[in-house]
Amino acid sequence: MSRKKTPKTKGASAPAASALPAANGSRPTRPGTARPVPQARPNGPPQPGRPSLGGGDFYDVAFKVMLVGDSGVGKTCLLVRFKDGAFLAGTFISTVGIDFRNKVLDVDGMKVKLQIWDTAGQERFRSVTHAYYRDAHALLLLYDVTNKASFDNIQLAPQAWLTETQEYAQHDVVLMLLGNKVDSAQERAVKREDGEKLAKEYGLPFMETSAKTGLNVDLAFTAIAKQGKPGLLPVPRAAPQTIPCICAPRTRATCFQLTH
Ligand SMILES: Nc1nc2c(ncn2[C@@H]2O[C@H](COP(=O)(O)OP(=O)(O)OP(=O)(O)O)[C@@H](O)[C@H]2O)c(=O)[nH]1
Ligand SMILES: [Mg+2]
Repeated sequence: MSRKKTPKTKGASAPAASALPAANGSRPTRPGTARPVPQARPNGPPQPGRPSLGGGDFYDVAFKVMLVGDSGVGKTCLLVRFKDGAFLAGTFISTVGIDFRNKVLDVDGMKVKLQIWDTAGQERFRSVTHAYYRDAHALLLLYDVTNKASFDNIQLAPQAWLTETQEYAQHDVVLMLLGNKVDSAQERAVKREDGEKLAKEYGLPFMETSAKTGLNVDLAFTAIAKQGKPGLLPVPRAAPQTIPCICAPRTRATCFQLTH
């Protein structure tokens, strides 16, 4: 993926719109194209001729997920961990603008293509990011458990991430709150209970993750894929009243789903 990452410099200006991937995932045309209707397939076995990512990666339905949160909370690292199973150690270089990566998951027998948009958390790129919210089916709101300000900015700052979501995203967008860098126990500045409390207040699923160790990363993206709109995924015969938690028992302590 041609991730646009340049060393964090004061004056880096937002990239020209034409240099950014378009909201429908083609590169690079103008952002903000009309939100494509998710390629949902009629329930039942996928038909031949499923769309493909190229390279034989067929899928039945596509789901756009956006990672948002302050600069440095670990959005890019979370995406690289999920996509490549690797951790970007070493110097921190900020994302410039926005980019995306695709990964196909098997969810209850259905191939779900997650198109994951990695946004730049720095203030100066906010206007670029706003253009992409309305195309997102799901938003992962990230904070860094070692950075209290990044947690406060989820709901308190004038341009809080939750405010931006309400202002720019679809009203039915799927949201999840993630507290990242949980491996850095020594530097923890935000208690898990505080994350749980905030999640409960807004009725959001919540997990603590680590892009470094991989804790809960696949789980978070799989949970998002499962929470996709009922029309996107086959509705189980006896549709549960609430979405059952998919956490493995060992991680239930760190997953604040509304139901377990
Ligand atoms: N210990 C630890 N460090 C992490 C983790 N995730 C990210 N980091 C480090 O935190 C720094 C920032 O990570 P990024 O993923 O680049 O942050 P970002 O949210 O993409 O930042 P912007 O692109 O500026 O919005 C890097 O130095 C990473 O190595 C994690 O789970 N644990
Ligand atoms: Mg980044």
